[in-house]
Amino acid sequence: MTVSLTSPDELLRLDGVGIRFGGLQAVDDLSFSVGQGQIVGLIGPNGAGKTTAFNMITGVYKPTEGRIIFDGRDITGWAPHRIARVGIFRTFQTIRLFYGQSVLVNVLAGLHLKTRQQWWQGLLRTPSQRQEETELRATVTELLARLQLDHLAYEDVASLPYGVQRRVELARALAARPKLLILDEPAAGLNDQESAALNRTILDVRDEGISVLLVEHDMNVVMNVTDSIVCINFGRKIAEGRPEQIRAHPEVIEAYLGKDEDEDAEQPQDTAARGGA
Ligand SMILES: Nc1ncnc2c1ncn2[C@@H]1O[C@H](COP(=O)(O)OP(=O)(O)OP(=O)(O)O)[C@@H](O)[C@H]1O
Repeated sequence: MTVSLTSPDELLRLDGVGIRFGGLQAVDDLSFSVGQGQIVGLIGPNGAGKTTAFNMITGVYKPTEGRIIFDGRDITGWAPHRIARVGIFRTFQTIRLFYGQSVLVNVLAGLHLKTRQQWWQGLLRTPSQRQEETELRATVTELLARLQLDHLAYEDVASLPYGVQRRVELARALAARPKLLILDEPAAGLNDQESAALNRTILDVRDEGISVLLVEHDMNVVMNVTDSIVCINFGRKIAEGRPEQIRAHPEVIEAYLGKDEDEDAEQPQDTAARGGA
């Protein structure tokens, strides 16, 4: 009998996770979890350790302490491709697309991990391969339409505005049908309209049953879409709770604004996380 390491409603759990780079403890004793179909925000000032935490979850860095449990399995220290295969996909702080290639090719790239075929099936074009191709084409067509990219399918991604490139990245991650989608500053560089559209897409994704973990400096996104928020500072968790609790949390306010809270009491709503200003 296999014993699951997460409770039924838990998809991801970090247990006392830490990493040290030389003399710097970039993440320290970090514990939190992401439930099935939940949207969790990870926030904190610049250099707090958010991207490093993502890099440990996705296998780019191996934690020096603690355990990462995903979907009942201990994935601590697994290689990135193996972690992707069990259902964790991410987007990056800076866009990483195949420039010189079309939107379609970029989105299709997200699918390759999901194909179950063996090389010899490619030679024979078996019924199962044809069936799988049909399913994949339907998935891509539906995704392009959902993210309003269908009319741009054959455009070179390099020629598209920044906000559209962000949508292509999201479509590529969704094409892999993740169980957990990790978004690293998805609203960076988006205008208000694009950012509102992104909010809706994130909520849609959750409604499909995909869990989302996001790092975001745009507090409108963080406060409006997340079910819960974890705030870290100097690599350590300082607060965890619902958005309204985090917004009013003294340590969070102090981490972002410094000790002089009277200066701008409204700031946590919109600008608190922009560079820890
Ligand atoms: N590979 C590395 N080697 C050494 N130090 C690193 C490495 N990666 C991150 N760090 C350090 O770890 C700390 C946390 O960095 P990280 O990028 O995770 O912060 P962040 O919260 O994502 O910041 P930002 O909001 O600016 O993206 C920083 O002090 C950073 O310089």
